[in-house]
Amino acid sequence: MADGSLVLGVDVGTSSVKAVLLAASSGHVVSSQSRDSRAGAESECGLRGKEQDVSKIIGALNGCLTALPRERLQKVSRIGISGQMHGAVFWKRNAGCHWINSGNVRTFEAKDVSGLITWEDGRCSTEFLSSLPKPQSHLSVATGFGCATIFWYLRNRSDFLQNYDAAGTIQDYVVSMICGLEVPKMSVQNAASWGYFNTCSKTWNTDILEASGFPVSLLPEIADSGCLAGKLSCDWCGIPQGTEVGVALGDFQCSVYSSMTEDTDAVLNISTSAQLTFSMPEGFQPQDHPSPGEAVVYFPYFNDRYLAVAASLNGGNVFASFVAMLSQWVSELGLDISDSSLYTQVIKAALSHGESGLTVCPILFGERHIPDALASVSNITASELSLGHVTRALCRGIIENLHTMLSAHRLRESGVTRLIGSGSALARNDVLRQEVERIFPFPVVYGNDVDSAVGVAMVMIKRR
Ligand SMILES: Nc1ncnc2c1ncn2[C@@H]1O[C@H](COP(=O)(O)OP(=O)(O)O)[C@@H](O)[C@H]1O
Ligand SMILES: O=C(CO)[C@@H](O)[C@H](O)[C@H](O)[C@H](O)COP(=O)(O)O
Repeated sequence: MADGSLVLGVDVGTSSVKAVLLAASSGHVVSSQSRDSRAGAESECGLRGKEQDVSKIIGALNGCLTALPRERLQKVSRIGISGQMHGAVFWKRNAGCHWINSGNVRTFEAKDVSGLITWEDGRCSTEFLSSLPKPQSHLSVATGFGCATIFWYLRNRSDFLQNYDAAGTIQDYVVSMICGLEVPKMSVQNAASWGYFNTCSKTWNTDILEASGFPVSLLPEIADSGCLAGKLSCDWCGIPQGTEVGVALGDFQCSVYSSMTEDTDAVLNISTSAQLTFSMPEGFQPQDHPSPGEAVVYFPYFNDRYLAVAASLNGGNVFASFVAMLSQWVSELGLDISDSSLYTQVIKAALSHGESGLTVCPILFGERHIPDALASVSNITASELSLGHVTRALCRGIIENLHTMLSAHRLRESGVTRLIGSGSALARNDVLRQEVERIFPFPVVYGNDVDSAVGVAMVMIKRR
Protein backbone atom coordinates (compact mmCIF):
# COMPACT_ATOMS: atom_id res chain seq x y z
CA MET A 1 0.00 0.00 0.00
CA ALA A 2 1.26 3.47 -0.87
CA ASP A 3 2.83 5.76 1.74
CA GLY A 4 0.21 7.75 3.64
CA SER A 5 -2.59 5.49 2.50
CA LEU A 6 -5.53 4.72 4.78
CA VAL A 7 -7.81 1.74 5.28
CA LEU A 8 -11.53 2.14 5.95
CA GLY A 9 -13.18 -0.26 8.40
CA VAL A 10 -16.97 -0.32 8.74
CA ASP A 11 -19.03 -2.32 11.21
CA VAL A 12 -22.76 -2.66 10.56
CA GLY A 13 -23.88 -3.59 14.08
CA THR A 14 -27.36 -4.29 15.38
CA SER A 15 -27.76 -0.92 17.10
CA SER A 16 -25.24 1.27 15.33
CA VAL A 17 -22.92 1.63 12.35
CA LYS A 18 -19.29 2.54 13.02
CA ALA A 19 -16.63 3.64 10.55
CA VAL A 20 -12.92 4.13 11.20
CA LEU A 21 -9.92 5.18 9.14
CA LEU A 22 -6.64 3.49 10.03
CA ALA A 23 -3.20 4.56 8.82
CA ALA A 24 -2.00 1.61 6.71
CA SER A 25 1.60 2.06 7.90
CA SER A 26 1.03 2.20 11.69
CA GLY A 27 -2.46 0.75 12.12
CA HIS A 28 -3.42 3.80 14.21
CA VAL A 29 -6.98 5.14 14.11
CA VAL A 30 -6.95 8.57 12.46
CA SER A 31 -10.72 9.23 12.35
CA SER A 32 -13.88 7.48 13.49
CA GLN A 33 -17.63 7.99 13.36
CA SER A 34 -20.62 6.13 14.79
CA ARG A 35 -24.36 6.50 14.15
CA ASP A 36 -27.26 4.72 15.86
CA SER A 37 -29.25 3.10 13.07
CA ARG A 38 -32.64 3.03 14.88
CA ALA A 39 -33.69 0.58 12.20
CA GLY A 40 -36.20 -1.60 14.09
CA ALA A 41 -39.17 -2.41 11.83
CA GLU A 42 -42.48 -4.19 12.26
CA SER A 43 -42.42 -7.86 11.34
CA GLU A 44 -45.18 -9.93 9.76
CA CYS A 45 -44.50 -12.38 12.61
CA GLY A 46 -45.48 -9.82 15.24
CA LEU A 47 -43.37 -9.71 18.37
CA ARG A 48 -41.62 -12.99 17.58
CA GLY A 49 -40.12 -11.48 14.44
CA LYS A 50 -37.18 -9.13 14.57
CA GLU A 51 -36.58 -7.13 11.43
CA GLN A 52 -34.66 -4.00 10.51
CA ASP A 53 -35.25 -1.45 7.79
CA VAL A 54 -32.28 -1.67 5.43
CA SER A 55 -32.71 1.90 4.17
CA LYS A 56 -32.26 3.17 7.75
CA ILE A 57 -29.10 1.09 8.19
CA ILE A 58 -27.72 2.47 4.92
CA GLY A 59 -28.74 5.96 6.09
CA ALA A 60 -26.59 5.49 9.21
CA LEU A 61 -23.75 4.16 7.06
CA ASN A 62 -23.96 7.20 4.79
CA GLY A 63 -24.08 9.45 7.87
CA CYS A 64 -20.82 7.95 9.15
CA LEU A 65 -19.00 8.08 5.83
CA THR A 66 -20.00 11.60 4.87
CA ALA A 67 -18.87 12.83 8.30
CA LEU A 68 -15.34 11.45 7.80
CA PRO A 69 -12.88 14.03 6.40
CA ARG A 70 -13.19 14.05 2.63
CA GLU A 71 -9.46 14.53 2.02
CA ARG A 72 -8.79 11.40 4.08
CA LEU A 73 -11.38 9.31 2.25
CA GLN A 74 -9.56 10.12 -0.98
CA LYS A 75 -6.49 8.36 0.45
CA VAL A 76 -8.30 5.08 1.21
CA SER A 77 -6.64 2.18 -0.57
CA ARG A 78 -8.61 -0.73 0.90
CA ILE A 79 -12.00 -1.25 2.57
CA GLY A 80 -13.11 -3.87 5.11
CA ILE A 81 -16.72 -4.37 6.22
CA SER A 82 -17.98 -6.43 9.15
CA GLY A 83 -21.40 -6.67 10.70
CA GLN A 84 -24.05 -8.50 12.66
CA MET A 85 -23.95 -12.17 11.78
CA HIS A 86 -26.65 -14.76 11.14
CA GLY A 87 -29.25 -12.34 9.65
CA ALA A 88 -30.61 -12.43 6.09
CA VAL A 89 -31.55 -9.74 3.60
CA PHE A 90 -32.87 -10.39 0.07
CA TRP A 91 -32.54 -8.38 -3.13
CA LYS A 92 -32.56 -8.74 -6.92
CA ARG A 93 -29.27 -9.30 -8.76
CA ASN A 94 -27.97 -6.20 -10.52
CA ALA A 95 -30.45 -4.14 -8.49
CA GLY A 96 -30.79 -3.59 -4.75
CA CYS A 97 -29.71 0.04 -4.65
CA HIS A 98 -29.49 3.26 -6.54
CA TRP A 99 -26.60 5.66 -6.53
CA ILE A 100 -27.14 9.33 -5.84
CA ASN A 101 -25.00 12.44 -6.04
CA SER A 102 -25.78 14.84 -3.25
CA GLY A 103 -23.59 17.90 -2.70
CA ASN A 104 -20.89 16.32 -4.86
CA VAL A 105 -20.82 13.18 -2.69
CA ARG A 106 -21.69 9.84 -4.25
CA THR A 107 -23.57 7.44 -1.97
CA PHE A 108 -26.08 4.65 -2.50
CA GLU A 109 -29.55 4.10 -1.11
CA ALA A 110 -31.36 0.79 -0.64
CA LYS A 111 -33.96 0.01 -3.30
CA ASP A 112 -36.22 -3.03 -3.71
CA VAL A 113 -34.57 -4.80 -0.79
CA SER A 114 -36.39 -6.92 1.79
CA GLY A 115 -36.22 -6.14 5.48
CA LEU A 116 -33.21 -7.57 7.32
CA ILE A 117 -34.40 -10.55 9.37
CA THR A 118 -31.87 -10.37 12.18
CA TRP A 119 -30.13 -12.80 14.52
CA GLU A 120 -32.69 -11.77 17.18
CA ASP A 121 -35.61 -13.06 15.10
CA GLY A 122 -37.68 -15.70 16.88
CA ARG A 123 -40.04 -16.91 14.14
CA CYS A 124 -38.56 -20.43 13.98
CA SER A 125 -39.98 -22.32 16.96
CA THR A 126 -38.21 -25.33 18.46
CA GLU A 127 -40.83 -27.50 16.76
CA PHE A 128 -40.19 -25.85 13.37
CA LEU A 129 -36.42 -26.23 13.76
CA SER A 130 -36.78 -29.91 14.62
CA SER A 131 -38.72 -30.43 11.36
CA LEU A 132 -35.69 -29.26 9.33
CA PRO A 133 -33.07 -31.67 7.93
CA LYS A 134 -30.03 -32.37 10.09
CA PRO A 135 -27.05 -30.27 8.97
CA GLN A 136 -23.73 -31.85 8.04
CA SER A 137 -21.81 -29.41 10.22
CA HIS A 138 -20.63 -29.08 13.79
CA LEU A 139 -22.91 -26.05 14.18
CA SER A 140 -26.61 -26.41 14.99
CA VAL A 141 -29.21 -24.28 13.29
CA ALA A 142 -31.06 -21.75 15.46
CA THR A 143 -33.83 -19.25 14.87
CA GLY A 144 -32.43 -16.08 13.31
CA PHE A 145 -29.88 -18.02 11.21
CA GLY A 146 -30.12 -17.18 7.48
CA CYS A 147 -30.85 -20.74 6.30
CA ALA A 148 -33.53 -21.27 8.98
CA THR A 149 -35.15 -17.98 7.94
CA ILE A 150 -35.15 -19.07 4.27
CA PHE A 151 -36.71 -22.41 5.25
CA TRP A 152 -39.37 -20.48 7.17
CA TYR A 153 -40.24 -18.40 4.10
CA LEU A 154 -40.19 -21.49 1.89
CA ARG A 155 -42.74 -23.21 4.11
CA ASN A 156 -44.86 -20.23 5.15
CA ARG A 157 -44.57 -17.53 2.45
CA SER A 158 -42.95 -18.99 -0.66
CA ASP A 159 -44.32 -16.02 -2.69
CA PHE A 160 -41.90 -13.79 -0.72
CA LEU A 161 -38.84 -15.66 -2.01
CA GLN A 162 -40.03 -15.36 -5.60
CA ASN A 163 -39.36 -11.63 -5.48
CA TYR A 164 -35.61 -12.11 -4.99
CA ASP A 165 -32.65 -13.94 -6.48
CA ALA A 166 -29.83 -12.83 -4.15
CA ALA A 167 -29.35 -12.97 -0.39
CA GLY A 168 -26.71 -12.41 2.25
CA THR A 169 -26.04 -10.83 5.61
CA ILE A 170 -26.38 -7.03 5.76
CA GLN A 171 -22.61 -6.67 5.43
CA ASP A 172 -22.59 -8.95 2.34
CA TYR A 173 -25.31 -6.74 0.88
CA VAL A 174 -23.17 -3.61 1.38
CA VAL A 175 -20.14 -5.26 -0.25
CA SER A 176 -22.27 -6.49 -3.18
CA MET A 177 -23.64 -2.98 -3.75
CA ILE A 178 -20.35 -1.09 -3.61
CA CYS A 179 -18.54 -3.65 -5.79
CA GLY A 180 -21.49 -4.16 -8.16
CA LEU A 181 -21.31 -7.95 -7.63
CA GLU A 182 -23.95 -9.87 -9.51
CA VAL A 183 -23.61 -12.94 -7.30
CA PRO A 184 -22.91 -12.02 -3.67
CA LYS A 185 -19.79 -13.40 -2.00
CA MET A 186 -19.83 -14.55 1.61
CA SER A 187 -16.93 -15.32 3.92
CA VAL A 188 -16.58 -18.63 5.73
CA GLN A 189 -17.29 -16.68 8.97
CA ASN A 190 -20.66 -15.38 7.81
CA ALA A 191 -21.60 -18.61 6.00
CA ALA A 192 -21.03 -20.57 9.23
CA SER A 193 -23.41 -18.15 10.95
CA TRP A 194 -26.19 -19.02 8.47
CA GLY A 195 -26.20 -22.75 9.27
CA TYR A 196 -25.98 -25.73 6.85
CA PHE A 197 -22.37 -24.89 6.17
CA ASN A 198 -19.43 -27.22 6.71
CA THR A 199 -16.50 -25.18 7.96
CA CYS A 200 -13.94 -27.95 7.26
CA SER A 201 -14.80 -28.37 3.56
CA LYS A 202 -15.90 -24.70 3.37
CA THR A 203 -19.02 -25.69 1.42
CA TRP A 204 -22.77 -25.37 1.85
CA ASN A 205 -24.71 -28.56 2.60
CA THR A 206 -26.16 -28.24 -0.91
CA ASP A 207 -27.33 -31.86 -1.27
CA ILE A 208 -29.16 -31.86 2.06
CA LEU A 209 -30.74 -28.49 1.32
CA GLU A 210 -31.73 -29.34 -2.26
CA ALA A 211 -33.38 -32.57 -1.13
CA SER A 212 -35.67 -30.43 1.08
CA GLY A 213 -36.60 -28.05 -1.73
CA PHE A 214 -34.44 -25.21 -0.37
CA PRO A 215 -33.71 -22.53 -3.02
CA VAL A 216 -29.94 -23.14 -3.13
CA SER A 217 -29.54 -20.53 -5.87
CA LEU A 218 -29.97 -17.95 -3.08
CA LEU A 219 -26.80 -19.10 -1.34
CA PRO A 220 -23.84 -16.75 -1.91
CA GLU A 221 -20.49 -17.87 -3.33
CA ILE A 222 -17.94 -18.66 -0.60
CA ALA A 223 -14.63 -16.86 -0.10
CA ASP A 224 -12.02 -17.37 2.61
CA SER A 225 -12.20 -14.82 5.45
CA GLY A 226 -9.64 -12.11 4.73
CA CYS A 227 -9.85 -12.41 0.91
CA LEU A 228 -10.96 -9.66 -1.43
CA ALA A 229 -14.53 -9.63 -2.74
CA GLY A 230 -13.91 -7.10 -5.50
CA LYS A 231 -13.23 -3.44 -6.16
CA LEU A 232 -15.34 -0.29 -5.80
CA SER A 233 -17.44 -0.08 -8.94
CA CYS A 234 -17.51 3.73 -8.71
CA ASP A 235 -16.40 6.58 -6.44
CA TRP A 236 -18.03 6.09 -2.99
CA CYS A 237 -18.17 9.15 -0.72
CA GLY A 238 -14.84 10.32 -2.18
CA ILE A 239 -13.09 6.92 -2.02
CA PRO A 240 -11.74 6.32 -5.52
CA GLN A 241 -13.31 3.83 -7.92
CA GLY A 242 -11.25 0.63 -8.09
CA THR A 243 -10.37 0.60 -4.35
CA GLU A 244 -10.07 -3.00 -3.12
CA VAL A 245 -12.88 -4.32 -0.91
CA GLY A 246 -12.58 -7.36 1.38
CA VAL A 247 -15.25 -10.04 1.61
CA ALA A 248 -17.50 -9.08 4.54
CA LEU A 249 -16.60 -10.59 7.92
CA GLY A 250 -18.36 -11.35 11.20
CA ASP A 251 -18.39 -8.56 13.79
CA PHE A 252 -17.62 -11.11 16.48
CA GLN A 253 -14.37 -12.33 14.86
CA CYS A 254 -13.34 -8.75 14.01
CA SER A 255 -13.81 -7.52 17.58
CA VAL A 256 -11.60 -10.39 18.73
CA TYR A 257 -9.02 -9.62 16.02
CA SER A 258 -8.69 -6.04 17.21
CA SER A 259 -8.32 -6.91 20.87
CA MET A 260 -6.73 -10.35 21.39
CA THR A 261 -2.95 -10.08 21.40
CA GLU A 262 -1.96 -13.36 23.10
CA ASP A 263 -3.23 -16.90 22.66
CA THR A 264 -3.82 -16.90 26.42
CA ASP A 265 -6.31 -13.98 26.19
CA ALA A 266 -10.07 -14.41 26.42
CA VAL A 267 -12.23 -11.66 24.96
CA LEU A 268 -15.53 -10.52 26.42
CA ASN A 269 -17.43 -8.36 23.95
CA ILE A 270 -20.70 -6.71 24.99
CA SER A 271 -22.57 -4.74 22.34
CA THR A 272 -26.23 -5.51 21.57
CA SER A 273 -25.43 -9.17 22.19
CA ALA A 274 -22.49 -10.57 24.19
CA GLN A 275 -19.74 -13.06 23.48
CA LEU A 276 -17.09 -14.58 25.70
CA THR A 277 -14.41 -16.34 23.70
CA PHE A 278 -10.91 -17.79 23.56
CA SER A 279 -8.94 -19.22 20.66
CA MET A 280 -8.55 -22.93 20.10
CA PRO A 281 -5.04 -24.30 19.45
CA GLU A 282 -3.80 -24.50 15.87
CA GLY A 283 -4.91 -27.76 14.24
CA PHE A 284 -8.16 -28.00 16.26
CA GLN A 285 -10.96 -29.45 14.14
CA PRO A 286 -14.56 -29.49 15.36
CA GLN A 287 -16.56 -32.72 15.26
CA ASP A 288 -18.79 -33.35 12.23
CA HIS A 289 -22.18 -33.13 13.94
CA PRO A 290 -23.97 -30.48 16.04
CA SER A 291 -24.26 -30.51 19.85
CA PRO A 292 -27.48 -28.50 20.34
CA GLY A 293 -27.44 -28.37 24.16
CA GLU A 294 -23.86 -27.01 24.36
CA ALA A 295 -23.47 -23.38 25.43
CA VAL A 296 -19.96 -23.14 23.95
CA VAL A 297 -19.66 -23.48 20.18
CA TYR A 298 -16.73 -23.26 17.76
CA PHE A 299 -16.79 -20.48 15.21
CA PRO A 300 -14.30 -20.13 12.34
CA TYR A 301 -11.72 -17.39 12.88
CA PHE A 302 -8.83 -16.77 10.43
CA ASN A 303 -6.31 -19.12 8.77
CA ASP A 304 -8.40 -22.23 9.57
CA ARG A 305 -8.36 -21.55 13.30
CA TYR A 306 -11.41 -21.58 15.54
CA LEU A 307 -12.72 -19.56 18.46
CA ALA A 308 -14.57 -21.29 21.29
CA VAL A 309 -17.42 -18.94 22.13
CA ALA A 310 -20.29 -18.54 24.53
CA ALA A 311 -22.43 -16.37 22.25
CA SER A 312 -25.16 -14.96 24.44
CA LEU A 313 -28.31 -13.45 22.98
CA ASN A 314 -28.56 -11.35 26.14
CA GLY A 315 -26.05 -8.51 26.35
CA GLY A 316 -26.55 -4.78 25.95
CA ASN A 317 -30.01 -5.48 24.53
CA VAL A 318 -31.19 -6.56 28.01
CA PHE A 319 -29.92 -3.33 29.55
CA ALA A 320 -31.47 -1.39 26.66
CA SER A 321 -34.81 -3.16 27.32
CA PHE A 322 -34.59 -2.14 30.98
CA VAL A 323 -34.01 1.49 29.97
CA ALA A 324 -36.86 1.27 27.43
CA MET A 325 -39.16 -0.09 30.15
CA LEU A 326 -38.23 2.77 32.50
CA SER A 327 -38.71 5.27 29.69
CA GLN A 328 -42.20 3.86 29.06
CA TRP A 329 -43.09 4.06 32.78
CA VAL A 330 -41.76 7.61 32.99
CA SER A 331 -43.87 8.66 30.03
CA GLU A 332 -46.96 6.88 31.43
CA LEU A 333 -46.40 8.94 34.55
CA GLY A 334 -46.54 12.07 32.40
CA LEU A 335 -42.83 12.87 32.59
CA ASP A 336 -40.18 13.21 29.94
CA ILE A 337 -36.60 11.96 30.40
CA SER A 338 -34.38 11.17 27.43
CA ASP A 339 -32.96 7.66 27.06
CA SER A 340 -29.39 8.94 27.27
CA SER A 341 -30.17 10.64 30.57
CA LEU A 342 -31.84 7.45 31.84
CA TYR A 343 -28.71 5.44 30.97
CA THR A 344 -26.53 7.92 32.86
CA GLN A 345 -28.80 8.00 35.90
CA VAL A 346 -29.41 4.29 36.31
CA ILE A 347 -25.70 3.54 35.95
CA LYS A 348 -24.95 6.23 38.56
CA ALA A 349 -27.59 4.81 40.93
CA ALA A 350 -26.11 1.30 40.66
CA LEU A 351 -22.59 2.58 41.26
CA SER A 352 -23.64 3.64 44.74
CA HIS A 353 -24.91 0.11 45.53
CA GLY A 354 -22.06 -2.37 45.40
CA GLU A 355 -24.28 -5.17 46.70
CA SER A 356 -27.72 -6.45 45.89
CA GLY A 357 -29.34 -9.67 47.12
CA LEU A 358 -31.73 -9.67 44.16
CA THR A 359 -31.08 -12.42 41.64
CA VAL A 360 -31.80 -11.54 38.03
CA CYS A 361 -31.68 -14.25 35.40
CA PRO A 362 -31.63 -11.87 32.43
CA ILE A 363 -32.33 -14.19 29.49
CA LEU A 364 -35.16 -12.09 28.05
CA PHE A 365 -34.24 -13.24 24.56
CA GLY A 366 -33.67 -16.92 25.36
CA GLU A 367 -30.36 -18.58 24.55
CA ARG A 368 -29.59 -20.76 21.55
CA HIS A 369 -28.78 -23.79 23.70
CA ILE A 370 -31.95 -23.32 25.82
CA PRO A 371 -34.31 -21.49 23.43
CA ASP A 372 -37.44 -21.85 25.55
CA ALA A 373 -35.96 -20.58 28.85
CA LEU A 374 -37.30 -17.29 30.25
CA ALA A 375 -35.92 -14.48 32.37
CA SER A 376 -36.76 -14.23 36.08
CA VAL A 377 -36.16 -12.16 39.21
CA SER A 378 -35.93 -13.86 42.60
CA ASN A 379 -34.80 -13.21 46.18
CA ILE A 380 -36.85 -10.02 46.29
CA THR A 381 -36.88 -8.21 49.63
CA ALA A 382 -38.59 -4.90 50.45
CA SER A 383 -35.30 -3.29 51.41
CA GLU A 384 -33.71 -3.81 47.99
CA LEU A 385 -36.13 -2.24 45.60
CA SER A 386 -34.23 0.93 44.78
CA LEU A 387 -33.23 1.76 41.24
CA GLY A 388 -29.61 1.21 42.21
CA HIS A 389 -30.23 -2.28 43.67
CA VAL A 390 -32.24 -3.40 40.68
CA THR A 391 -29.76 -2.03 38.12
CA ARG A 392 -26.81 -3.59 39.97
CA ALA A 393 -28.60 -6.95 40.06
CA LEU A 394 -29.42 -6.73 36.37
CA CYS A 395 -25.80 -6.03 35.40
CA ARG A 396 -24.59 -8.83 37.64
CA GLY A 397 -27.16 -11.16 36.05
CA ILE A 398 -25.91 -10.36 32.53
CA ILE A 399 -22.33 -11.22 33.47
CA GLU A 400 -23.31 -14.25 35.57
CA ASN A 401 -25.28 -15.61 32.64
CA LEU A 402 -22.13 -15.49 30.51
CA HIS A 403 -20.23 -17.15 33.33
CA THR A 404 -22.80 -19.97 33.42
CA MET A 405 -22.20 -20.51 29.71
CA LEU A 406 -18.40 -20.39 29.96
CA SER A 407 -16.96 -20.43 33.47
CA ALA A 408 -13.71 -18.94 34.76
CA HIS A 409 -12.71 -22.51 35.67
CA ARG A 410 -13.09 -23.68 32.06
CA LEU A 411 -11.24 -20.58 30.79
CA ARG A 412 -8.37 -21.28 33.17
CA GLU A 413 -8.28 -24.96 32.16
CA SER A 414 -8.00 -23.79 28.56
CA GLY A 415 -4.94 -21.71 29.41
CA VAL A 416 -6.57 -18.28 29.69
CA THR A 417 -4.67 -15.83 31.90
CA ARG A 418 -6.22 -12.48 30.98
CA LEU A 419 -9.60 -11.07 29.96
CA ILE A 420 -10.00 -8.33 27.38
CA GLY A 421 -13.23 -6.34 27.52
CA SER A 422 -14.61 -4.81 24.35
CA GLY A 423 -17.83 -3.44 22.84
CA SER A 424 -19.54 -0.17 23.48
CA ALA A 425 -22.14 -1.51 25.94
CA LEU A 426 -19.22 -2.49 28.20
CA ALA A 427 -17.22 0.66 27.46
CA ARG A 428 -20.16 2.88 28.47
CA ASN A 429 -21.22 1.01 31.60
CA ASP A 430 -19.01 1.06 34.72
CA VAL A 431 -21.35 -1.29 36.57
CA LEU A 432 -21.03 -4.01 33.95
CA ARG A 433 -17.25 -3.59 34.11
CA GLN A 434 -17.25 -3.89 37.90
CA GLU A 435 -19.28 -7.08 37.66
CA VAL A 436 -16.90 -8.54 35.07
CA GLU A 437 -13.98 -7.87 37.41
CA ARG A 438 -15.86 -9.35 40.37
CA ILE A 439 -16.99 -12.55 38.65
CA PHE A 440 -13.94 -13.38 36.49
CA PRO A 441 -10.73 -13.75 38.55
CA PHE A 442 -8.39 -12.56 35.80
CA PRO A 443 -6.66 -9.26 35.14
CA VAL A 444 -9.07 -7.36 32.87
CA VAL A 445 -8.00 -4.83 30.24
CA TYR A 446 -10.36 -2.84 28.06
CA GLY A 447 -10.24 -2.28 24.30
CA ASN A 448 -12.08 0.46 22.49
CA ASP A 449 -15.75 0.80 21.61
CA VAL A 450 -15.41 0.59 17.82
CA ASP A 451 -13.48 -2.68 18.00
CA SER A 452 -15.10 -4.59 15.11
CA ALA A 453 -14.61 -1.69 12.70
CA VAL A 454 -10.98 -1.43 13.80
CA GLY A 455 -10.57 -5.22 13.54
CA VAL A 456 -11.89 -5.48 10.00
CA ALA A 457 -9.61 -2.61 8.91
CA MET A 458 -6.64 -4.38 10.59
CA VAL A 459 -7.45 -7.56 8.66
CA MET A 460 -7.35 -5.56 5.42
CA ILE A 461 -4.00 -3.99 6.36
CA LYS A 462 -2.41 -7.35 7.22
CA ARG A 463 -3.56 -9.08 4.03
CA ARG A 464 -0.89 -9.09 1.35
N1 LIG B 1 -26.01 6.12 26.66
C1 LIG B 1 -25.65 4.85 26.89
N2 LIG B 1 -24.94 4.54 27.99
C2 LIG B 1 -24.58 3.25 28.25
N3 LIG B 1 -24.88 2.21 27.43
C3 LIG B 1 -25.56 2.48 26.31
C4 LIG B 1 -25.99 3.80 25.97
N4 LIG B 1 -26.66 3.74 24.79
C5 LIG B 1 -26.65 2.44 24.41
N5 LIG B 1 -26.00 1.67 25.31
C6 LIG B 1 -25.76 0.21 25.24
O1 LIG B 1 -25.05 -0.08 24.04
C7 LIG B 1 -25.69 -1.17 23.37
C8 LIG B 1 -25.47 -1.06 21.87
O2 LIG B 1 -24.10 -1.10 21.62
P1 LIG B 1 -23.51 -0.95 20.15
O3 LIG B 1 -22.05 -1.20 20.23
O4 LIG B 1 -23.95 0.33 19.55
O5 LIG B 1 -24.22 -2.13 19.43
P2 LIG B 1 -23.94 -2.92 18.10
O6 LIG B 1 -22.45 -3.07 17.91
O7 LIG B 1 -24.62 -4.21 18.37
O8 LIG B 1 -24.56 -2.11 17.01
C9 LIG B 1 -27.13 -1.10 23.78
O9 LIG B 1 -27.76 -2.35 23.68
C10 LIG B 1 -27.06 -0.56 25.22
O10 LIG B 1 -26.94 -1.61 26.16
O1 LIG C 1 -23.44 -15.75 17.75
C1 LIG C 1 -22.72 -14.88 17.51
C2 LIG C 1 -21.31 -15.19 17.24
O2 LIG C 1 -21.14 -16.53 17.31
C3 LIG C 1 -23.31 -13.56 17.45
O3 LIG C 1 -24.09 -13.30 18.54
C4 LIG C 1 -22.66 -12.39 16.83
O4 LIG C 1 -21.44 -12.02 17.12
C5 LIG C 1 -23.55 -11.52 16.06
O5 LIG C 1 -22.91 -10.92 15.04
C6 LIG C 1 -24.32 -10.64 16.95
O6 LIG C 1 -25.26 -11.32 17.58
C7 LIG C 1 -24.65 -9.26 16.55
O7 LIG C 1 -23.61 -8.47 16.96
P1 LIG C 1 -23.80 -7.12 17.75
O8 LIG C 1 -24.60 -6.25 16.87
O9 LIG C 1 -24.42 -7.45 19.05
O10 LIG C 1 -22.40 -6.60 17.92
